Amino acid sequence: MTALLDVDGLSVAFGRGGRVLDRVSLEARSGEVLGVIGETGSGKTTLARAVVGLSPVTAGRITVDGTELTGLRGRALRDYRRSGAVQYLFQDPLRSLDPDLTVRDLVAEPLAVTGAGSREQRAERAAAALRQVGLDPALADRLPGRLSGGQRQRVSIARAVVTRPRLLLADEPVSALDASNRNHVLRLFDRLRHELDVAVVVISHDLSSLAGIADRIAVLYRGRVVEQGPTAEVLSRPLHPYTALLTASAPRLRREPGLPPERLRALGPRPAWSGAGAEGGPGSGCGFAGRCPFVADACREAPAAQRRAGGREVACHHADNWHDGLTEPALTTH
Ligand SMILES: Nc1ncnc2c1ncn2[C@@H]1O[C@H](COP(=O)(O)OP(=O)(O)OP(=O)(O)O)[C@@H](O)[C@H]1O
Repeated sequence: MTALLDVDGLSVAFGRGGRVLDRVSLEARSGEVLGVIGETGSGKTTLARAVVGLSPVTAGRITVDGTELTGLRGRALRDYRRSGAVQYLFQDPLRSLDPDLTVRDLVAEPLAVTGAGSREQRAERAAAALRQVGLDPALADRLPGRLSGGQRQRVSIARAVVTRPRLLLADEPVSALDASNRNHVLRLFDRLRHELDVAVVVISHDLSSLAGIADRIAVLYRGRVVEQGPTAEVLSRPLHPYTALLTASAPRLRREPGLPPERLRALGPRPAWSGAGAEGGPGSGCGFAGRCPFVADACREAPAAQRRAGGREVACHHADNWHDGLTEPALTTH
């Protein structure tokens, strides 16, 4: 099946700050939730912003539903943005909602921008979107300041789905919510991707949040995708040592018996290798080289290219054999 979102060899650089994303490739299909996991500064938000045309792309292609966004300019780009085919849910739902607009106007606003329908028709579609995210349309006259955190996040989601998008990007959608609201919002994404046949990209630094809803996971480390594949496989049989470290640090996850947590925790944290890029950027070698017990000269010289390995992708020079090293007693002393 063709991917709805196809990111191919994407690089992003901010002025003199250097590269933040380095040849990132990933894809998401209709009706699928792709989880993008990575620690602070790994480039998750930059990636999402690149898809909506807000990051300075220096190389690569972004294609959504057959339209190459990186090739759009001027009016074509403006029209595409206004169509609402791609919606981006900002990290902070309180700050991203205009405090002076009612819930009705907030949710109808993306339709007003495209000039879709009459005011009444837009209000009707806004009410339908509110119901779709599990909110009572009676809340439509409220201002966002009078809503709970969970309700505000749902209003943001209603605002995103009202344009019937093909792709929904959600940046840390649950990190500001308590456990109960977190589960509700994650279940909501799960329902919406079926109901709307939309591709959903959920960005998070928390593997446990993603584990329950993502069909596939892409692991970002210092601006590069180090691993990508079906969630259950990535979590139970990580192909990259960094993914193994992540799974070891998320105690609620299931993992294969051969990867005992105490061994995996021995993989980090360690001081960053001095050859890596400034401020956590991609650098010239593998970004994980400074923390990896399996590091070899090849890792310091150049990062491994993303390569396919049985329905999965990995970028590690030692993907095929680092598991063997876990049985060496020396590793447990790090
Ligand atoms: N507008 C910008 N100008 C310069 N550097 C930027 C800009 N935006 C992001 N960066 C840098 O890009 C890197 C990646 O940032 P990004 O926000 O994408 O990471 P992230 O994985 O989303 O982190 P977090 O989880 O903290 O949001 C950081 O080093 C950041 O300082």
